[in-house]
Amino acid sequence: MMELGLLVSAPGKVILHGEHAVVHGKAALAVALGLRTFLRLRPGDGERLRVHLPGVSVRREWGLAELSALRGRVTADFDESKSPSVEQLDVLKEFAGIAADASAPDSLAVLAFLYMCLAISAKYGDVPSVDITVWSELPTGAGLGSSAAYAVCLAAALLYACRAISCPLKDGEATARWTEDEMTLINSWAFQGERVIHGNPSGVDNAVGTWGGALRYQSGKITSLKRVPTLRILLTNTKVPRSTKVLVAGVKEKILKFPSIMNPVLDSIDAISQECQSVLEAMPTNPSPEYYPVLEELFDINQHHLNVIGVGHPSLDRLCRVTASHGLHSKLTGAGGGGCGITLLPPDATPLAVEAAKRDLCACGFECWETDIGAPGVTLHSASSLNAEVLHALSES
Ligand SMILES: Nc1ncnc2c1ncn2[C@@H]1O[C@H](COP(=O)(O)OP(=O)(O)O)[C@@H](O)[C@H]1O
Ligand SMILES: C[C@@](O)(CCOP(=O)(O)O)CC(=O)O
Ligand SMILES: [Mg+2]
Repeated sequence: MMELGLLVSAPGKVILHGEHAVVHGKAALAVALGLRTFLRLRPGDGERLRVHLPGVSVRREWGLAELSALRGRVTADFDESKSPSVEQLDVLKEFAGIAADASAPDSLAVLAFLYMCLAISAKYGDVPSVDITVWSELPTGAGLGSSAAYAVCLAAALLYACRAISCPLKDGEATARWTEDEMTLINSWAFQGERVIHGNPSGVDNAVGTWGGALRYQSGKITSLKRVPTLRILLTNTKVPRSTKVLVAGVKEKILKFPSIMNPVLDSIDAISQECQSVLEAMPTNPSPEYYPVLEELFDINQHHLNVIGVGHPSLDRLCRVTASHGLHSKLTGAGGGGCGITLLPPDATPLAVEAAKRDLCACGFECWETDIGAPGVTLHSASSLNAEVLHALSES
């Protein structure tokens, strides 16, 4: 049994450009958000594993003996470089009482948890007796990478519980990060969790959740963007629910149906990411307004492309119209189909215009807030470094 508990967090993300195209091998530019998912791991009673996920109303527990028996069935032909197979997920669904076609948040969360727990323990050690609570500041299913932040926290905690990674937090320290090698391992297991939740993820979200900051991601290659200027971004949640898995599958269908029409659109999105990266790299840390018109035009063009590939939504059209009426430019972020949009706030946008835009967005029933970008990736915390709200949410059992 483990002696120590663990408090870990991972950030959500905003995709500036390249969502969906990145699933098909194109580049994406993404930044970590100042909104995080937190996980608390505590030693269990020695016989059971308990999981509490208040964000998706899940409270489940299983005996270690039944999990060990299940592990043999799921991991028999297990290959960590491949997607979890339909057969493996069917066994887990039957075990957890989840319907074959279930796509509800609680079902996907439990399935990802079980898969990661069994696969990680099959590779590194016994199924541990632990109590796990996960709580998030991120809205779930809104395009801000809550699934990846969840998977990154789970990967870190389960790898630690199976003694595959260390606990670098020393007595008296507020926070600590893992080594590059340990983070690479966390990222690769978080990707498996994303595969359970998304079906066919690109890996960009778990990369941002693990490494944090700002990065370019293409076909598994992660390039950290070191000189990204301090961009001000307004985030707006239309609150229209949607599922990344369904939207990603819809885009694939459209590409298969109209390849000669859709592939050039994906190429164009790729070129937008490239252009945006060049502009960002040319901008000084505190840029003057002259750079912004290009970034704004790129937002507009990409938003049209995302509509063409079928991931727009009337609520997002409305968001773009409202901000445009105040001279501001927006696009959806993440999977689209509802969820969140981002609006660029150039330095010459007057506080009056920004406040008026926020007021009009709220009048549509949307929620909006400004937030920091470029936050750190997966992090270990001491209890005293967490604020009271987070501690309270994690300690409710
Ligand atoms: N805090 C959380 N606790 C448990 N599961 C979560 C949590 N956050 C996200 N998830 C899982 O991730 C899914 C949402 O993922 P997705 O559709 O990709 O949207 P997004 O990643 O944009 O928030 C939820 O349905 C749920 O299964
Ligand atoms: C649409 C996509 O590019 C991003 C999805 O982000 P989110 O789950 O909506 O936060 C999918 C992916 O990259 O795996
Ligand atoms: Mg997601």
